[in-house]
Amino acid sequence: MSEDNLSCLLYGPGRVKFEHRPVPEIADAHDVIIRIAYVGVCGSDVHFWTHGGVSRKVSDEAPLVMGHEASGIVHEVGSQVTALKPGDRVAIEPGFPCRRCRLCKAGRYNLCRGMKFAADPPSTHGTLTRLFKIPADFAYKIPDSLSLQEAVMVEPFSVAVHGVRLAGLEPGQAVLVQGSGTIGLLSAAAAVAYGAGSVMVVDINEKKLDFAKTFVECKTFIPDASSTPEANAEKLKVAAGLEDGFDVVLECTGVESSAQTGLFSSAAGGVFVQIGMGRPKQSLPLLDMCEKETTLKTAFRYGPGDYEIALKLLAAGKPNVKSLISSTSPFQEATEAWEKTKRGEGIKNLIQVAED
Ligand SMILES: NC(=O)c1ccc[n+]([C@@H]2O[C@H](COP(=O)([O-])OP(=O)(O)OC[C@H]3O[C@@H](n4cnc5c(N)ncnc54)[C@H](O)[C@@H]3O)[C@@H](O)[C@H]2O)c1
Ligand SMILES: OC[C@H](O)C(O)[C@@H](O)CO
Repeated sequence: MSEDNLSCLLYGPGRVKFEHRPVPEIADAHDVIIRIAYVGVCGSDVHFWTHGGVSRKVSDEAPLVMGHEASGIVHEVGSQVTALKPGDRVAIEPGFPCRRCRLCKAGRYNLCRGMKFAADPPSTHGTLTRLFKIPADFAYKIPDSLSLQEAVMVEPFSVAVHGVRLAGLEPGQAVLVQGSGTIGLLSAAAAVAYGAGSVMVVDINEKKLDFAKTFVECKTFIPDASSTPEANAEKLKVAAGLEDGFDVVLECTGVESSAQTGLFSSAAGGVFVQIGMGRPKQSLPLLDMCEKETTLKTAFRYGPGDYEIALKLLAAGKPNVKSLISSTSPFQEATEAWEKTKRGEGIKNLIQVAED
């Protein structure tokens, strides 16, 4: 296999170049170098491809290697690495916290201000590269039961596991999942894995809900676009057969009216977790929340334990994510995978980085 480090860099909206970057070298004895196998396309990649970034943007002066959902094969290990060896197949956790700050020490490393998250401008390069160096404890060995393609799904599934753990979901509880995209589907599956008594999935797209029913045991609901969030919440409760409402709501659209519907349909004493990220400012029905003592939580990526749990559940087929993987594009056609996702084609489109 060649030792090149061909990488896909974004220079601005719609502008990528494939360039040979320096081959990484082990400097810290606890690091490993991974030969990237597959990279998944996430909505944020499409946003970068279309707009060049979110708040911080790439530029001609500071182009960025894209990609953060990835799997690969260990290529080289530092002298202190004992848990991995060359040839091991791994899922990659793509954000590296400082490990020293107050939040890291409090076990909330996803909130670390010094986080270096893959494909985060201006300077943290991502995983769309042949060779990627990471701390060994952020590379998770995958069992034989999981393919390298499926291992890409550990990243978005960790988002879902993080949300369900934040909710403190208890066995038997009634769960509402809003949004039937990758994150919603995986959140519904995580809720089932954590023992939800019932799961209702909501989306405005009927086809997405048809798929949800094939992926996870759930009821589905399409909100009425001409109704208010209060009215949709009442209809939702009736459709779920719940007089009081849902014990746990996992909001996975980022859309304001959806969050409002979710809050109105939560039971008194219920927990609402905002996982979707949409417009920066949105209004919430605070009076209704006060009268129900709703617990509102917000979720950002994943933290300690989430990757391990997500990997164990996926390895046990809870859920089986094969049906979420819609296509695989060759590395040099990465932009086609972004375009497919932009057109709404498929659920998880992959890019194959490794040479056959
Ligand atoms: N919190 C985090 O760390 C984190 C991590 C990853 C993604 N996200 C966010 O999670 C959200 C979902 O991500 P995804 O990849 O599944 O996106 P997606 O676009 O694939 O799915 C969103 C779904 O919401 C549906 N939808 C849109 N408006 C709706 C409405 N009013 N009511 C019900 N459904 C509606 C869409 O039809 C779509 O199926 C995004 O906002 C994304 O930014 C958050
Ligand atoms: O799963 C993690 C998310 O996709 C990331 O935060 C991404 O949206 C941008 O960095």
